Amino acid sequence: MDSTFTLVSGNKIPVVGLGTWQAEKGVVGQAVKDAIELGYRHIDCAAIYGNEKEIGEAFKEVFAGDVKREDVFVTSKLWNTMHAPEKVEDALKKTLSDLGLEYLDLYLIHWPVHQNDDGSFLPYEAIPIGDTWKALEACVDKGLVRDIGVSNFSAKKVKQVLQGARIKPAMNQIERHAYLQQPKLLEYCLSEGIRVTAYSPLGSPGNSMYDFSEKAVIETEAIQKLAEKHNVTAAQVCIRWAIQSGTVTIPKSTKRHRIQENATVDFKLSDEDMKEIAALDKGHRYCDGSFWTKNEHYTLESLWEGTE
Ligand SMILES: NC(=O)C1=CN([C@@H]2O[C@H](COP(=O)(O)OP(=O)(O)OC[C@H]3O[C@@H](n4cnc5c(N)ncnc54)[C@H](OP(=O)(O)O)[C@@H]3O)[C@@H](O)[C@H]2O)C=CC1
Ligand SMILES: CCCCCC/C=C/C=O
Repeated sequence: MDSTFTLVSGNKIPVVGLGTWQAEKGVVGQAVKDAIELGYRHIDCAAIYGNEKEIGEAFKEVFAGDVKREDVFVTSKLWNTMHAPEKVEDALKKTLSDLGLEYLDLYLIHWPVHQNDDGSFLPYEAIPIGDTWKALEACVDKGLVRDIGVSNFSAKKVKQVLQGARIKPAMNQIERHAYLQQPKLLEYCLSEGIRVTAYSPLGSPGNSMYDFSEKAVIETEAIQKLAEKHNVTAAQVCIRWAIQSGTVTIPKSTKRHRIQENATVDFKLSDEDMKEIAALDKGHRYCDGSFWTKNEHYTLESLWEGTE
């Protein structure tokens, strides 16, 4: 499981990483240790997940052994309340302290949404995104992070970042699975040399925040049939599809057997298989951002700007 994509900086990112959102305290540390023991070399974190301290303790144990810090690609994310340029370095340093690291491999603006400390919202225009970006560039200059990027950004919002950027965004981390394939956004990012990470690659099954009245992605008949055909699991089909369509992907599990399963994707989907999965796209977002729109500053339309 050593395959990587190259970022615009020339740094390499392993194509499969371990997701840690909703990986609970008390189990997340073991999950990270299991993942690294099983060959993962990429861990996806975020300050808002509330579990970076426990992940940091796991890193401390792991890096005292044969696996070294530089062997593992670590991502984290800047939360909505920390976008003011003067707050960015402090937010990154807090994450570094919690994770017990001297640098991150990748730091992403988690959402194109600004919030105050009390949770109230500021309009997107209130903090020019270019100013947040300059503060992130300064963190690269100081050696606190190797690559910087964005998450949940539309093509229009990525373009705004690119306009004033001295350091190009290396990544746009977006929701992407069979039900939400975002071909235009993917093509746009790749055309600019920006890599895409597919989050919720399994369609986040069982997530209590979402409505699963329709079949979850991994329960879809077409995916199940492909799994049978290749003698793998539905999850492995989803992860293989993500990689074969040119994205990095970060399935989350805290169960050792699934962590192993999700990284065992050394088979090939045929062109016909890829077409069958392409036909499942229905533009369905699970992480639809509706939690950002119960105020006067953000709407779903202003957040996602169509499919762009
Ligand atoms: N940038 C952003 O805004 C966002 C980023 N993310 C990132 O992406 C990661 C992955 O996305 P997430 O939403 O967690 O969803 P995933 O699509 O990775 O699904 C995770 C769910 O699938 C279960 N699961 C894992 N492996 C298998 C398997 N092999 N078979 C059956 N079920 C399985 C997990 O349960 P169990 O743990 O019990 O195995 C969990 O309930 C997050 O953890 C986070 O790191 C996610 C959302 C938003
Ligand atoms: C207060 C938690 C809100 C989570 C927002 C959505 C982010 C999901 C994962 O990155």
